[in-house]
Amino acid sequence: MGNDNMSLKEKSIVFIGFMGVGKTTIGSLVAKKLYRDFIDIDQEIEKEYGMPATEIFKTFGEKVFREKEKNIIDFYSKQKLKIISVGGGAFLQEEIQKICLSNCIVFFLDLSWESWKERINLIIDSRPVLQGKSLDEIKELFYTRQQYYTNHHSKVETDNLDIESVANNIVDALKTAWELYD
Ligand SMILES: Nc1ncnc2c1ncn2[C@@H]1O[C@H](COP(=O)(O)OP(=O)(O)O)[C@@H](O)[C@H]1O
Ligand SMILES: O=C(O)C1=C[C@@H](OP(=O)(O)O)[C@@H](O)[C@H](O)C1
Ligand SMILES: [Mg+2]
Repeated sequence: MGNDNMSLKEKSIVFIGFMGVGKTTIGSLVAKKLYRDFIDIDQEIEKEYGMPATEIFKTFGEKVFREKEKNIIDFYSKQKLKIISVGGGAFLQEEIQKICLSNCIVFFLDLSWESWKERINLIIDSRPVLQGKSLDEIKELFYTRQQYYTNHHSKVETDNLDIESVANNIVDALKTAWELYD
C-alpha cells in the first residue's frame, strides 16, 4: 500500500489532533501559503449530507458519520498535492491511520490540555462528541485520544503560538524536508 511512485514534494499533507487544536484553520492557511487545494473532511461530509455534523450524528448516528469519514479520507489521501484536515476522531480507525500514513505526510498538531480548555467555548456547539460531557469527562477523552495521535510523521507544537506562526513553522519544516530528501 502507499504511493511509492509519488515524490515527497507531491505527497498530500494530513493534519491530525484533538478537536479544536486548529486542524481546519491551520490546514487552510498552509494550503494558501503552498498554493494547494484545501480539503476539510468534516466540511466534505457536511456538504454531502447538507447538514452540520451535530445534525448528522443526531439523524443518522455516529457509525454512519465514521463510515463516510473513512471513505472520503480514502478518496482524497490517494491524490497528489492536497492539504487535508481530518476530524479529531478519524485516527481512532486503524484503517484511516494506515491509509494516511502510507500515502501522505501526517502532521500532528499538539496542544496542551491547559491551553485547550481555554478554547472550549469556541467549539462546544459544533462538536457532537463534546456535548453533554463535563469538563472532567472531556479531559479524560482528551488524554485517551492522545495515544492515537502518536502515529504521525511530524509533531507541531502549537501552545502560545498564533495561527500564522504555526502555519509558517509547518511550511518551513516542509521546505526543509523537501530540500533534504527529494
Ligand atoms: N493557534 C491558535 N491560536 C488561537 N486560536 C486558535 C489557534 N488555532 C485554532 N484556533 C481557534 O480554535 C478554534 C478551533 O479551530 P479549528 O481549526 O476549527 O480546530 P479543529 O479543526 O482542530 O477542530 C477556532 O475558533 C480557531 O480560530
Ligand atoms: O473528534 C471527533 O470525534 C470529531 C471531531 C470533529 O472534527 P474536528 O477535530 O475538526 O473538530 C468532527 O469530525 C466530529 O465532530 C467528530
Ligand atoms: Mg476541523
